[in-house]
Amino acid sequence: MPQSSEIAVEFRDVSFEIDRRKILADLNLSIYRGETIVLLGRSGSGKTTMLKLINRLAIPTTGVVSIDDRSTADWDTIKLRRRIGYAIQDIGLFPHFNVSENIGLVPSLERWQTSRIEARVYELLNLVGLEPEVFARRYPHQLSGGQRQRVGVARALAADPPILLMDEPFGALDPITRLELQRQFLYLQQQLGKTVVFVTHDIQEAFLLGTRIGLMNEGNLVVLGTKDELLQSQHSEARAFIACLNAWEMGG
Ligand SMILES: Nc1ncnc2c1ncn2[C@@H]1O[C@H](COP(=O)(O)OP(=O)(O)OP(=O)(O)O)[C@@H](O)[C@H]1O
Repeated sequence: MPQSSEIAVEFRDVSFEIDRRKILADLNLSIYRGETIVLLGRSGSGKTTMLKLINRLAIPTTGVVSIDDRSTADWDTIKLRRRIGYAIQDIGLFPHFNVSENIGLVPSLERWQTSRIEARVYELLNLVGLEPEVFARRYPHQLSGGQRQRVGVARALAADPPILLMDEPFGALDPITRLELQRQFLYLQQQLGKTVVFVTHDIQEAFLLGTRIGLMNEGNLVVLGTKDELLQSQHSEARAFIACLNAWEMGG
């Protein structure tokens, strides 16, 4: 599905401080409906904090973050979170819930009928490439890391939220499984057309998945653009990431 010109998420003059220490500064960013924006940056550059500002796990110190034109400060937290799926690395699947119960959690909180939840769980397991008959009744400890991450993505999608936040969802996987999940993500995104904010520190992943890439450096958004625009950027942090790419290609 192509992205639209409608803004789904907007950061306007946003800063965020903890104990008077600036974590994010002067952020301005419009995220359009249906696009996958990848936040790329070193560890500690502020990527996860940006996600937290979107689903109101944090409130800006100054400025406004809006979802569908309404400030997160004015949203009912529960309603807001139901519009936003959240998939994170080592996602906290509930260990005493089986796969089906984990995926069906939000639909059951929303009081969907049991038969509808079951149908949705089966649909989602197929969508993320896990055979329902094999996996629905397993518990998280009976899955591999990659399978758990697929369940995490299915759970984030369960109630069909229009916005999806993904924090290193394919981190800590072997490169083959990782590529498989990345390809599946691209395929899914073509079908579903969600607004996705995807966090990574892997420039290859950013290039593969992002409609646009936002490069974070020490709490600042220093470059925002397509892969080609990032490749042409002269910002020192962009050059540092691109040098890694070149080093890998050249074999060190
Ligand atoms: N609760 C907190 N208290 C104090 N400092 C915090 C807190 N949460 C985050 N920070 C600091 O804010 C900065 C940004 O953290 P954030 O988790 O957003 O970075 P990140 O880019 O997602 O890093 P990573 O890739 O390692 O997950 C870091 O310097 C971090 O130490």
